[in-house]
Amino acid sequence: MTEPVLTVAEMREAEKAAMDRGTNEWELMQRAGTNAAQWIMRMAAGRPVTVLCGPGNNGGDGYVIADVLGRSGYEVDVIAPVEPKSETARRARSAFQGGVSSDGALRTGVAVDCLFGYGLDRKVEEPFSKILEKLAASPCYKIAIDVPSAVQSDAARVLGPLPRYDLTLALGAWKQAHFLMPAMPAMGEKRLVTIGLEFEDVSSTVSAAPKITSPKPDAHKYNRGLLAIVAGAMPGAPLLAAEAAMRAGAGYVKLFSDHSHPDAPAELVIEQGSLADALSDGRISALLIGPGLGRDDAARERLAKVLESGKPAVLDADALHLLDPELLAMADAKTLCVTPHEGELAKLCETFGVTAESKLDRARALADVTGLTVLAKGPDTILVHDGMTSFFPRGSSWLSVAGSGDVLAGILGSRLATHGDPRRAAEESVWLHHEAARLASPAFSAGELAHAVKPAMASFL
Ligand SMILES: NC(=O)C1=CN([C@@H]2O[C@H](COP(=O)(O)OP(=O)(O)OC[C@H]3O[C@@H](n4cnc5c(N)ncnc54)[C@H](O)[C@@H]3O)[C@@H](O)[C@H]2O)[C@@H](O)CC1
Ligand SMILES: [K+]
Repeated sequence: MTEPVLTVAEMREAEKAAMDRGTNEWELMQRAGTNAAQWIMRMAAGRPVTVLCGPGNNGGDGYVIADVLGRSGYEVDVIAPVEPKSETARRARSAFQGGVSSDGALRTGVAVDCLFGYGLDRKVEEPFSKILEKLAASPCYKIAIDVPSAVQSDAARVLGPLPRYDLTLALGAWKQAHFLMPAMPAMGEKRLVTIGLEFEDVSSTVSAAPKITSPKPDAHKYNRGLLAIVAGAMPGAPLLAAEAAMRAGAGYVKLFSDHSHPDAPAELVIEQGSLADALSDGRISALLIGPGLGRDDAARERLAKVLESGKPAVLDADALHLLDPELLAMADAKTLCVTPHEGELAKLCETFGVTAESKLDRARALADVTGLTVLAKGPDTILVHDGMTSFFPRGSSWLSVAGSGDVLAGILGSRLATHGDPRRAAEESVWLHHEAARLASPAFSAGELAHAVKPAMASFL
C-alpha cells in the first residue's frame, strides 16, 4: 500500500475532509489516542507510564491515551504544564479521571510525549523546554506521539530540546519530518497509526520496497539491458560503479575508458577510442557518466556526447558540476536522472537559478525547473520525479564512506538499463544500496559494498 507523506496544511485538509464526511474532531482524537495506546501498551508491557500533555490537540491525544491506559489497569501519571486550549483537548482533559500535575518527576518506565504535534510553530521555551530536558535525561522508554515535540513537521527543524526517542507514532499519516534531517535520527522506530483519514491527490509518498523480477525466459545479455559507463580523468570511480552495476541486473556492463584498468574484472568489457563511435551502438540501453569524469573541457565534451546520444542516462558526481542549461538543451530531460549529494545539489541549483532553503524544496524546485529526475542523496534521500516526491526509510550510517555514491550510481545505471523507467530505477537503487550496506555492515569499503549488491538483489526478488 502506498503511504502518503503530508504537510501540515494537507493534514489539516484531510482532517477537515473527514469532518465534512461526518466524523467530528472528538472522534478522530478518540481513534488516534486509542490506536496509539495499543502500541504503547505493547511497549510498556505493564510498566508505569507518564504522559506529557501540551496545550493543543496533541495534548488532547495524550489525555485520551492516559484514559485508555488507566482503564486497562496501567499506573498513569499525566504531567501538563498548562491547561488545554483547544475545545477538543479540553473535552479529553475532562474525560480523564486520573491525576494531572503541572510538573513532577518522570517515573522510570515509559514516557509518552504529547506536548506538541504538527501545530508547533515557534521555539520551545519554559516550562516545556525544561520538561523535554528532563525527558532527554531520563532512562525511561520514550515514545513521541505524532512527531517529537521539538520538531517542526514540515521542515524537520529542531526548535527545542530533542530527546532520543525509542518510538515515534505518526498519527493519521506520515509527516515530512519523519524522513528528513536533522530530526529523523532522534525518532527511533517509526510506526504509522491509522485513524481512517482518506487522501486525495497525494504528491508525496514513502517509497515501498521494490519487487525486482528475474530475467525473462528468452533473455539474452542485450535485452536484459546494456549499461555503458563513460569514464574520464580518474579510473577508480567508474570502475567501482561498474562493479556495482554488474551485480544489479543489467545483462551487459561496458566501460568506455582510455585507462588500462589492470584491476578490472575479466567480465567487464572495456572499450577505448572514439566515444562517439562507442555511443553509436544501438544496443546500449542506458549510460552513466560522472564518477571520475573530471571537470575540464575534455570532460565537458564527453558529457555533451552522452547528452547528444539521446539515451537514458544517469548523471553523477563531476557531471553535476558541468551540467548547465546549454548542455541540458541537447537532451530530453525526462530520460535523465541526476544523483546530487548536498553540495552538488547546491551547485545545480545555482546553475539553474533555483533558490530554495531546504534540501527538500531545492530538490523539488530543481526537478520542476529542469524536468530532470532528481535523486537528492544523503542520510535523508529524496526522490523527485514529475511532480511526485518519494521519501525513504533511513539507511545505514556506514554508507558514509568514499565511493558509496559511485556504487549507488552504478546500481541506478544498471536498473535504468534493465527497464528504462527513471523513477522506478531510482527507487530500486536506493533500496538496493541500503540493503547492500545492511548486508556488508559494519565498516565496509565501497568495493565490499559493490559486492554486497548481489545478495541485496536477492532480498527484493
Ligand atoms: N485535528 C484533528 O482532527 C486531529 C489532530 N490530532 C492531533 O492534533 C495535533 C495537532 O493539533 P494542534 O493543531 O492543536 O497542534 P499542537 O497540539 O501541536 O499544538 C498547538 C498548540 O500549541 C501552541 N504552540 C505551538 N508551538 C508552541 C511553542 N513552541 N510553545 C508553546 N506553545 C506552542 C499553539 O499555540 C497551540 O495552542 C496532531 O499532531 C495530532 O497529535 C489527532 O488528535 C487526530 C485528529
Ligand atoms: K509530540
